[in-house]
Amino acid sequence: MTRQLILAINPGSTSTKVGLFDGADEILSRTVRHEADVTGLSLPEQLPHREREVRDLLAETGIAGEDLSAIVGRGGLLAPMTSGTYAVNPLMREDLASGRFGMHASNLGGLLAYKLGELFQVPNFIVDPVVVDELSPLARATGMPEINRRSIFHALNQKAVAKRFAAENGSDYNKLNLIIAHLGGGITVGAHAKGAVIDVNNGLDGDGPLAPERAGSIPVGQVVELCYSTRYKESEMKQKIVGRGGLFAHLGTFDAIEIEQRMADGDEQAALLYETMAYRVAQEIAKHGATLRGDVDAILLTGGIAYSTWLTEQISARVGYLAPVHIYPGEDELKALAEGALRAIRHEEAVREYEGDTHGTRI
Ligand SMILES: Nc1ncnc2c1ncn2[C@@H]1O[C@H](COP(=O)(O)OP(=O)(O)OP(=O)(O)O)[C@@H](O)[C@H]1O
Ligand SMILES: CCCC(=O)O
Repeated sequence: MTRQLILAINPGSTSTKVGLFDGADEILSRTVRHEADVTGLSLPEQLPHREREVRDLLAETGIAGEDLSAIVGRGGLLAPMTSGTYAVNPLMREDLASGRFGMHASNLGGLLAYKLGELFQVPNFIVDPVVVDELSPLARATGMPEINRRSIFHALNQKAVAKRFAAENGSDYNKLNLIIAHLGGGITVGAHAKGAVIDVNNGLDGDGPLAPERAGSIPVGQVVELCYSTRYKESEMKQKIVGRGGLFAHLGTFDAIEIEQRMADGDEQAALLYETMAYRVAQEIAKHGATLRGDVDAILLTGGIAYSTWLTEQISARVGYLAPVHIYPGEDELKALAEGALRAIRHEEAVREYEGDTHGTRI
């Protein structure tokens, strides 16, 4: 059988993870770290630098770009969309580049896939961007008519882990009810009902458990008072919610390994906050017991902090009554991207077309 070489690109704030796959088998995976002269630029300005660095890495492998079967990038902040593999079309490029729905390092994923795809004349895609939106109407409304809940979460990793769990258990993702908690710098907990994430906290909007770098849900009246207190600028308030909130705001670090060490050294504040995080994650999971009417096949814990036995035991002890808990530590987003591209080029799944803001999303 001829090789199907896939280049997968996952841009983060200070690095770009790049994977080369032969079918679903990884040939190479590398994190290209960018220097401050690149990360200090605006995200659109970073594009040519990151493109060059990815091309240099590909050149090192000796594989010609023209021999790739597809290039796939992690999708960014776009209009809400259903799960799947999307061709990078002009409207998507415009929304990613302009930041119309927000600027996030993953916006560069689709743009890099397109630039290299155009250069080498190969198909280019994004897969399950953070804006995958399958919320039920019940999950969308709030008590403030001006504000609807939006679905922004670790869709790529949650969907990949769900499919892996289904395959390992001889089942089909579309037949299972799962609650999946991605525990990383941000934390999102999704209720997956027979293949659709019908409810999930918005990881970028002060919603859900407190996380290493996110405040999570906080009493909103006090937030309004802070906003009008003149103590903080709008940008500072936003950073308190996403980026420099949560464990970081209290303890000055995002690093759960360091926090566990501090606990072991007798730091009571670190111990209280870390346990609070476990408690809030467990509550968020248990809430979805009601979302799924108690019919839960499994609870899956994933993301970097799922490597922590202490934390996963804390969570399991509180939610194990609901369903068996399985741990999938870390994330394999490059492989998930490559698999999404493969399903498309093998015609196992129809390639979707991005249509933009067809529902008048509030930005
Ligand atoms: N063995 C471990 N024990 C405890 N925590 C760990 C371990 N390994 C990694 N972590 C923690 O995982 C966190 C990072 O997780 P992850 O890599 O999923 O986050 P990210 O990619 O930065 O953000 P996100 O997952 O929100 O996109 C850090 O707080 C890190 O300390
Ligand atoms: C919610 C989207 C991913 C993240 O939390 O960074």
